[in-house]
Amino acid sequence: MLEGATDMAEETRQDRTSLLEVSGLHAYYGESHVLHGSSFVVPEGEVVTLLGRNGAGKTTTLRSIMGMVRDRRGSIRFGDRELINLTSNRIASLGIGYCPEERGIFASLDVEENLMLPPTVAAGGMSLDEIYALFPNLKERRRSSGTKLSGGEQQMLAIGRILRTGARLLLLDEPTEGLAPVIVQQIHDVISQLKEKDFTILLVEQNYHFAATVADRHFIMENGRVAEEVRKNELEEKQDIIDTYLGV
Ligand SMILES: Nc1ncnc2c1ncn2[C@@H]1O[C@H](COP(=O)(O)OP(=O)(O)OP(=O)(O)O)[C@@H](O)[C@H]1O
Repeated sequence: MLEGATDMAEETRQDRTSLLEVSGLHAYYGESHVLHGSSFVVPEGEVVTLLGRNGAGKTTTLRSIMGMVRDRRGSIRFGDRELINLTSNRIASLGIGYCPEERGIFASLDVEENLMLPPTVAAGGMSLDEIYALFPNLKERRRSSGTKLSGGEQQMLAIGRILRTGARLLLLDEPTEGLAPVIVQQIHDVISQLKEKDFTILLVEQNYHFAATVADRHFIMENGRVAEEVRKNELEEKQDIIDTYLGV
């Protein structure tokens, strides 16, 4: 048994380098203690999901990584940098792009103006042409104002906008929420293409079936901490555990 455990540790050590390493993360909203020592890793080049029921702490985890929850403790390492005491601006400037659940599209600006808005943080960001190749709908709608877009187009724009900045780690909060199946499929294809382009993606998802088809690794959150790690090749054997946590 001990030998087996050693083999597993060896396997873990030989995994790809972690781009993001969260350990013992606590977060508070005023008196309310929301994250209780959450720990997980996001290996470079992988698509990783945070799963869990409503209120488990998934959005708060993304907001903590981005420095948007002021009262946070523990460690968040991005490459060789510690983020826990940095401001949001500084964190974004290190190359992390955040796409919030509410998408944050400016209604008074058109598609292209929205795309051009976030500042470039690093060389190697995608050009407008590359973004339009990934989202042909956005090209057709490039002079339409933010308010005129469908939910799916807004989501595409919210993702497209962070691709220009040169960020290599993308945090996406429920990109499929409220979208029709055909649009969910498009988001799936976009995420697959971004993975091929070597982006690393941390995704919060309520839609387990979507998550299962797109991700390399899942972390299931419960009560403000990570309760279970499930790799893509373990989905079948851990299905009962997943069902219990998610109630699917
Ligand atoms: N701004 C806030 N002030 C106080 N409490 C908050 C705030 N935002 C979230 N919470 C609480 O923190 C807990 C975790 O919320 P969080 O949004 O991170 O969960 P979640 O897993 O993303 O779920 P959901 O899918 O419902 O957003 C919940 O109990 C929520 O009510």
